[in-house]
Amino acid sequence: MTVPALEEELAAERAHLDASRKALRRMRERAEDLYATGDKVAGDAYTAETLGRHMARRIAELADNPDTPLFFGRLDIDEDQFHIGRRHVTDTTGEPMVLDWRAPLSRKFYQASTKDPQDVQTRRRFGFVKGELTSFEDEHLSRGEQQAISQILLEEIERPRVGPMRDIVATIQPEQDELVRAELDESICVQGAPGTGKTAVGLHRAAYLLYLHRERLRRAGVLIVGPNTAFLHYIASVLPALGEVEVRQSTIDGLLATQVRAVDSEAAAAVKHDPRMAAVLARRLHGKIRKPEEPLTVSDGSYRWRVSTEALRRIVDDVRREAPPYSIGRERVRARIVSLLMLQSEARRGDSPGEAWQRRMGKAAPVVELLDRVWPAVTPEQLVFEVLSDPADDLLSADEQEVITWAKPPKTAKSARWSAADAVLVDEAAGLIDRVPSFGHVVVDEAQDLSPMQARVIARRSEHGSITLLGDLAQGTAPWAARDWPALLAHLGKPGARVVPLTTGFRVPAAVVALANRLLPALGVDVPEARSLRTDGALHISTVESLEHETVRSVKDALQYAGSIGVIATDAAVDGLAGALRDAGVMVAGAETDTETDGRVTVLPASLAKGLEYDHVIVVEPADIVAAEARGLNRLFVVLTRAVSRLDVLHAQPLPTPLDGVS
Ligand SMILES: Nc1ncnc2c1ncn2[C@@H]1O[C@H](COP(=O)(O)OP(=O)(O)OP(=O)(O)O)[C@@H](O)[C@H]1O
Repeated sequence: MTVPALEEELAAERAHLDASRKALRRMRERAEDLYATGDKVAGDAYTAETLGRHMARRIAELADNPDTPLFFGRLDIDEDQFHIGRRHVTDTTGEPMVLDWRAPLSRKFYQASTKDPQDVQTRRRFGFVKGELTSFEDEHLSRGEQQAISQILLEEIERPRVGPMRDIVATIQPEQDELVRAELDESICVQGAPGTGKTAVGLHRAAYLLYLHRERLRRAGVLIVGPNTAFLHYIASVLPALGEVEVRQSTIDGLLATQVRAVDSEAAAAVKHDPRMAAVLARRLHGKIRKPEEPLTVSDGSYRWRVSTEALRRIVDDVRREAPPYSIGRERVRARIVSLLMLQSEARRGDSPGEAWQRRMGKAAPVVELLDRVWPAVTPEQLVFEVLSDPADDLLSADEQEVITWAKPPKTAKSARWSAADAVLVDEAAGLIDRVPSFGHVVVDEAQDLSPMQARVIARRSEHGSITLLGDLAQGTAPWAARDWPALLAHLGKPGARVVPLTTGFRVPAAVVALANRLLPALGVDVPEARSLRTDGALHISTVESLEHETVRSVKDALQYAGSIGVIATDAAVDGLAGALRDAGVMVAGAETDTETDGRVTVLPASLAKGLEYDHVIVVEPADIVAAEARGLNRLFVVLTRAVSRLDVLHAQPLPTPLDGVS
């Protein structure tokens, strides 16, 4: 293309962008008008309320952020041009000006190639600087022209990171797109090396499924589970930027109803997170069900009804065999007893008693007393309290029983101080006692760290839905972290889920990936190595005398570049380093958050680094990070793979063995 032709083309695209923005504004204004007049057009208060909620959501979905371009690509198919963007935009006649990236036709933007052009003559990608359309690149697929790697993709992955995570709709890669667009009823497990886009894939899959199955998923809900709140803050704005404002994002602990006020020993936590505890709780609960030993007699005015012991036994046996949740079982027994009473009443009185009579019979003292004897009511807390007061069960060894027994037994379940692992047990008990509402789809990030019992927390919430499991076995740091996926998938209730590897890294530069990969053989898991798409980046490993002094110097150097800076050290070293950086004036005093954030510089404990990324990472004393916990080498693997552009490793002690000899 000649320069004037190029300028002309750019001007035309900018005009289309302006027109699309105006059209979006018009759509939003129309939605706002409808919102304002909703109660006048709606026939009744209920319709007004529903319409109001719908319109409020629609307005939020149509928000226009000037920094995120409305479209990022174009497909030329036959005589038509389709601009692909973050949401549908239509003109006043209803003609599309921008196609949502999730629409079926948009798929060609991600998948078409010279091998399989899918009718696409030209694929155009747009380059933007601060929301301004500044360039484009064309691939004439029908003429056999395709770039090995898009310059716009390279610029996007090398861009300095500031603030929270951003969406990747403009540059989703074909192997990622396959996962994003997997069917709603398919559960998948993505084993991806660091920075291969697992989190991005999970979030985009949620947005895609919501687009395709809007009504069904809005009713059932979509849940994203992340490892900690710092991570949830980091990813929080991705889905709203894609127009999806109604997705629940939570940690595992956030899903649980129990307030945590105690800490377990490592040994106790290990037993409580073991899947045998599910069986222990179930046995204890079902052990409460007893055989009726005597007949039931109920007075009803001048009548007395009687149900024989055999009939009562049959009812209890039948319900037990049907295996409903425990509290539903109790109600079923009650209902069947009332039915028998009703038959007698009908036979004697010749007419059928009404609902009030049935309710009265169901609450009659002899019926309640019988139920309390043969199928006693119990709360989840009470059940766990009983097991931890006396964990006798041949599924657990004597030592295991001892280690989970209350050290100081509380008087009642109500006064118990529960630990995080107890909260999981209470949730398990709640799932045995009653039904748990299931989400339509659940995305679980950093899934390698789920214990079997935590996996069951998710399983209960996705029983009637599907899951996207994202993780990397090499990054498992919890004591119970998974060594392979099939076992965890079984605990999640999705044993047949497909396990798909992702190996192309978009975050970490090749030199840093090579360093981290040296740890892989020592981690005891079988995972494919990452290969980085990035040849840029810098790695410096320095032996130093004063860690604090060198950290300050390193941060000062890093501040000369654009982007975020993460200083990562053992949890115990964080306060000292943050103090030194404040004294040196490179971090302003008074930052209140637990990650000691101030502007571009964050000092964070190794235990919170998972899932996050910084342009410049300074890792302080790897030997201490390794020594701090049982899976210290895995933790170091996580920490080393947080860098987008530059990694400094500062050490006073020798480097851990797998890194021997690097400099
Ligand atoms: N197709 C893509 N285009 C542009 N950027 C991408 C693409 N895929 C991933 N990225 C970027 O690469 C970085 C890493 O992605 P992400 O955090 O999703 O990886 P991850 O596999 O979850 O990593 P980790 O296992 O380390 O948590 C992010 O900045 C993300 O935006």
